[in-house]
Amino acid sequence: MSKKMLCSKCKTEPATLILPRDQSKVCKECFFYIVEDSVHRAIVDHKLFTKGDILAVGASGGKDSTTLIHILHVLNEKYDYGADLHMVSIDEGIKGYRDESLDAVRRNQKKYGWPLTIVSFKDLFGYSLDTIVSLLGHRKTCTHCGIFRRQALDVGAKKISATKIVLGHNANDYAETTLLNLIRGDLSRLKRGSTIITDSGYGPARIKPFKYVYQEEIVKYAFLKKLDYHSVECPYAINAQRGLPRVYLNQLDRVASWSVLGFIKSNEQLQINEKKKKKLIAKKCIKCGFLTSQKLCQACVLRQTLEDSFSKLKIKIEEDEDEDEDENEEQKEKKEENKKNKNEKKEEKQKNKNKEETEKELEIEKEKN
Ligand SMILES: Nc1ncnc2c1ncn2[C@@H]1O[C@H](COP(=O)(O)OP(=O)(O)OP(=O)(O)O)[C@@H](O)[C@H]1O
Repeated sequence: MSKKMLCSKCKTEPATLILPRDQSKVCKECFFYIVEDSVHRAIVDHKLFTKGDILAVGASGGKDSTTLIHILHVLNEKYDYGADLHMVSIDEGIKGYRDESLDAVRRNQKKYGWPLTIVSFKDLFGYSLDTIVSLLGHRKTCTHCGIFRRQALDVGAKKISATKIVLGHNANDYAETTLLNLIRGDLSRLKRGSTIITDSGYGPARIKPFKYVYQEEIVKYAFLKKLDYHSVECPYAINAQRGLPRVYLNQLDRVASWSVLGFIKSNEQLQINEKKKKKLIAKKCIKCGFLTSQKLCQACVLRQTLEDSFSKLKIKIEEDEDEDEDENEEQKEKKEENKKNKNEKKEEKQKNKNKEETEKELEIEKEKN
């Protein structure tokens, strides 16, 4: 960028950055203002929360939620929202990944002074994600993780009596979800995936103030503000189905930066035939009491699958051990027999030797006589 070019917003400072959403050239301070203002506008225009709301912000330690925490902290002071801000973290149990990102969460907890609640898969469901993968394989890891994480976030929110759960999904996530549901032909999910507030009646509503902020803007913001986040990708993310839509959107973004917002706006204007919508009636899960539209909630169904799988694995291990034991018995018997044969042969040899010696002695006696 040429040094003389001025910021397209303030027209006074030199432009040092390109704004991903429209490729305009802006200065650093205007860039911060634009990103923060997008979040503020989303909160105010969509009435995401009001004074007195207790907000459970999903803190993963990654760049999106860390930036979200920072911006909510700044805006809550600047506009006096009066929101009670908390961090809720879910420890899925991914060795070498989540433990490190939780360290980043703890450092941020100290920095911003918000209370932190951590809920772990192992404590809540009895299985860590690493164990789930070893029991059920890699194929549906993100789906399984999503089912447990959703419920774990509800449990964390309940612990602090939160009235809303705040998540760091950004504009690119929305566009990917739209594309994914279009590919799957899942119209009711397509529409549900476009809303900035999701309130299923199952626990507190989920709100997503980053809906109109580009992924690249969050990366730049976090970098320029030197935010402390964990930048390693989840080791199971390679199994996520959204990989292809993501690659496609990234390619599209290079030639048409407006396409991400384009997908979001198109989806917002879609009308779904109400008759085709499945009516979901909230009931209590017969096992855990969580609200669900089925007899059993998805987390309990998954837990049952894990228990079955675990029992099968235990039976197989026991069978293998029995086989090993049988093998050991056989080997022992063979050893005993060999030992017996050896001893018998030894005894036979000794007997023959004794016999020979006695005969020799007799012969000598005979000769003497
Ligand atoms: N382990 C977790 N604990 C608490 N909240 C989480 C956790 N994982 C995800 N979230 C919440 O869900 C949002 C979307 O998560 P997702 O994993 O889809 O995206 P992400 O781009 O990896 O997010 P991030 O950069 O914040 O980790 C996060 O921004 C965060 O608010």
